Amino acid sequence: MAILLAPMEGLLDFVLRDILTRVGGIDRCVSEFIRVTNTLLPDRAFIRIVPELLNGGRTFAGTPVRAQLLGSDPTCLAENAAKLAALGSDGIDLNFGCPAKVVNRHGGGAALLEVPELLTDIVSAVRRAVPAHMPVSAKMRLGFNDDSRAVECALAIAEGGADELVVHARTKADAYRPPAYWERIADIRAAVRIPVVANGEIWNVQDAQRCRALSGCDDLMVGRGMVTDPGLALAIRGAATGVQDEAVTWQTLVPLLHDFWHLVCTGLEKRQQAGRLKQWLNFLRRSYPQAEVAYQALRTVNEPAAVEQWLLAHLPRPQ
Ligand SMILES: Cc1cc2nc3c(=O)[nH]c(=O)nc-3n(C[C@H](O)[C@H](O)[C@H](O)COP(=O)(O)O)c2cc1C
Repeated sequence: MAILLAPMEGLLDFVLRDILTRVGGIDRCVSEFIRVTNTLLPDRAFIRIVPELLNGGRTFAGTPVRAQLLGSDPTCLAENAAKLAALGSDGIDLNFGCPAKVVNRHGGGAALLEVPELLTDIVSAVRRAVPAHMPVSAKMRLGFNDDSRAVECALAIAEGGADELVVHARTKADAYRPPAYWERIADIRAAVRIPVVANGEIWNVQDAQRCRALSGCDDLMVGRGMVTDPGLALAIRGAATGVQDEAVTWQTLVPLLHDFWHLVCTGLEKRQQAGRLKQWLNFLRRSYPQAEVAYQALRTVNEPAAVEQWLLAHLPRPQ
């Protein structure tokens, strides 16, 4: 079983990838999307979103990071993919699921699920542009307005030469509303010969088990569940193998919260810093009551120095 960390623009960036992969249990990350319109992006545009490229395409814990491209023009995507490949990405992932209006209006993300021929063209152009050993994967939703073309889209992606397909088991119209339709992933698995990874609404070990049973997939991609419970990948793996690691307690997380804060303060602009800590605490408070206390205390604090002071006073780093 492989467990992938989901791409999440504005939430799961290089900072949180670094921290979550230190906890363990994650086999690979996919970066937030890098939007390609009609230019060949400069190196710095790739490195800004995937600074792991400067570390051999891995987080500091050693977990590979595959960069994700979003766009609708096969030639332009292929040229940018070639550049990313040369920069040392663990592979190229293609976004066929983004529901954002501005992206869809330009024919990108989930809008491509209305044009399966274009999916094939994009994947095959990217496949041809990068070295044969470099994996090219795709991430799709079940459809745009409905899921009637889900299998057709998956077949189109496989026909283009994708090595792996992640399926977020919802349509664009479903947005992020539960449930995720894991059983529809089984239809896709039955139709394509490439590995299929199941994604959507995996919040705990039981969800992971049900998702694997209903989709038939061995491999899972987890997003918000990992941000909420950083020990989730280890717990899923433990339940599947019968070898349980120790639970990730709040005491284990405290030093990681300090590391997170340090990375945020060194890597992000001042105006983003407090917000980023609060954003993570807002997820963590669903799993840890101590995170709720921290979240409530910091909710209205925006000055990084005041955040720092609170952390040192109330959540001292264990010796
Ligand atoms: C804030 C946010 C940002 C996201 N950004 C991306 C993205 O850049 N690329 C992508 O393919 N999916 C993106 N997604 C979708 C997630 O990768 C994932 O498919 C979705 O959250 C369902 O998985 P989960 O229930 O485990 O979170 C995003 C989701 C959220 C909530």
